[in-house]
Amino acid sequence: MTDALTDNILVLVRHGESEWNRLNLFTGWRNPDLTEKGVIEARVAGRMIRDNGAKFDIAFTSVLKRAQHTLDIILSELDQPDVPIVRDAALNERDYGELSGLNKDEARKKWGEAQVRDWRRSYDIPPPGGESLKDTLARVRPYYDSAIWPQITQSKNVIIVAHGNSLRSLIMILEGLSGDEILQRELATGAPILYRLGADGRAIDRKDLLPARSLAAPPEDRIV
Ligand SMILES: O=C(O)[C@@H](CO)OP(=O)(O)O
Repeated sequence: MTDALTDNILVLVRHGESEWNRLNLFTGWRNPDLTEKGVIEARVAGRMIRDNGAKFDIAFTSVLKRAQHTLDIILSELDQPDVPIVRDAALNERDYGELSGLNKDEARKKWGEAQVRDWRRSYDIPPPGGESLKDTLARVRPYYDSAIWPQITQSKNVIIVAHGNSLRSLIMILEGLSGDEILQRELATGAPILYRLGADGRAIDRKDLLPARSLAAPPEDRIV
C-alpha cells in the first residue's frame, strides 16, 4: 500500500444506510431513500475521501435514489459539486426478483436459513425471478469495459457509488477474484475503498478508508 495518490484513482462507495436496510427488507431494484443515519454515513464518507486528497473528474452511479443521494452528499462534502455524473442501471443492485420487499428474517422462516443464504451469498443461484451475483457481473463487466475503464485510461480520477452486489462485481474485476473469493467480502454502507490501478486495469493497491470506529457507526452495524 502507498499513501501517495497518483493517476488512475478509482474510489468505490456503497450507498449509506437506506430505509429498507433499516427495516431489514430485500431491496434490489426497489427505490427507498437514505435514512438519517445513511445521510451521516455519506457525509463521513465524503470527509474520509477528502482527507485522502482525492479529486475526481467523473462520477458513476446507478439509477437508484439511495446511491445517487449518497453520491450527491459525498461530492458536496468534497466541495466538488460540479463533477459530471453518469447514471446507469448497469450499476444497480442485483435484482432480487420475488424476494424484493420481503423481510429477510421472515424469508428465513419461510424458506429456511440455507436456502436464503444460497440466494443471498451464492455466486450463481438466483433468487426466484431475480439475478445471481454471476448475472450481475455479466451486466457490470461490459459497462465497466465500455464506460468506466476508458475514463481511467485517460488518467481521469473516478468515483463509483453503487450497491453491495454491483460493487462486489466490480471488485471481482479489479482484484481478479473468483466467485467463491468475493463471497467472503461484506461491504459496509458508506465505506469508501480507494484503488490505484495499473495499465492492465487491475488494482495495484487498495486502501479501505473506514476506520475501525467511525463517527457515524462501527462497521459491524453497517453490514446489512
Ligand atoms: O437487499 C438488498 O438489495 C441487498 C443489499 O442490502 O441485500 P443482500 O445483502 O441480501 O444482498
